Amino acid sequence: MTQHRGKFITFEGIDGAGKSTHIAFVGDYLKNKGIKLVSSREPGGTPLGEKLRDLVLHEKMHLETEALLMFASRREHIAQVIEPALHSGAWAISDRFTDASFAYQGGGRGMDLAKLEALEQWVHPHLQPDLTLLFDVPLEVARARLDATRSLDKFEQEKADFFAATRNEYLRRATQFPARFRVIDSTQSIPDIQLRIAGILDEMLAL
Ligand SMILES: Nc1ncnc2c1ncn2[C@@H]1O[C@H](COP(=O)(O)OP(=O)(O)OP(=O)(O)O)[C@@H](O)[C@H]1O
Ligand SMILES: Cc1cn([C@H]2C[C@H](O)[C@@H](COP(=O)(O)O)O2)c(=O)[nH]c1=O
Repeated sequence: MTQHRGKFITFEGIDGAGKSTHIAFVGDYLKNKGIKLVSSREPGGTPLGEKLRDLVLHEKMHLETEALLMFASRREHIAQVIEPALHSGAWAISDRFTDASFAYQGGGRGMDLAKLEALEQWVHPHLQPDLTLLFDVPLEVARARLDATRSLDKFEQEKADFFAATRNEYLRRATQFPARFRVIDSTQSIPDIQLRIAGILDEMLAL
């Protein structure tokens, strides 16, 4: 019996936009619909990827080194987690994927987008998310949500102009790939957002 390939869903947005809050909801929603799913994150998602995560979130480095490490973590994540899940018929959910590289390294750091496009084509030429949920908020809303007591990683310590550029690049990617992006106004209440997400998932399940 041919196994139907699973769906690949990614969650994106600036730090504090609300991604983690809704990943749990989406996981429960899909499991209640009988969908087998695998949930992971980037950078990370594998034991090697988690080691790279620690480096890239805390060590100062050249912006292209940072981008290459994000894609190195991604290559391992795709090979060890995402592709096997999809081939088994499970759905794969990732807290961030390549759109974050465009947003943070391209938008925030100002890296040449053509180089990021070349990395995207090299690392995953035949894989794109079926759905990308972009949680969009103004920086001040995201900042207010980040727990003031926890230590900030290298990215969270960046200033307003970095996140303005990061947010704008996310929104540019959404206009470039309208078929897979759903931009969610994450300033709404959690229940209202989850109502919207449920509608999006029901559309996908009906396909
Ligand atoms: N729509 C919302 N309204 C009010 N509070 C929210 C909303 N969404 C998330 N929060 C709260 O904001 C905080 C950050 O949310 P969350 O951890 O989901 O953000 P995140 O985008 O995953 O951040 P990071 O990328 O840094 O992990 C949490 O305390 C969460 O409860
Ligand atoms: C995948 C990816 C991530 N980042 C940045 C974005 C965040 O600030 C951190 C990840 O931490 P979080 O727990 O998801 O907030 O890494 C990046 O700059 N480039 C990427 O490709």
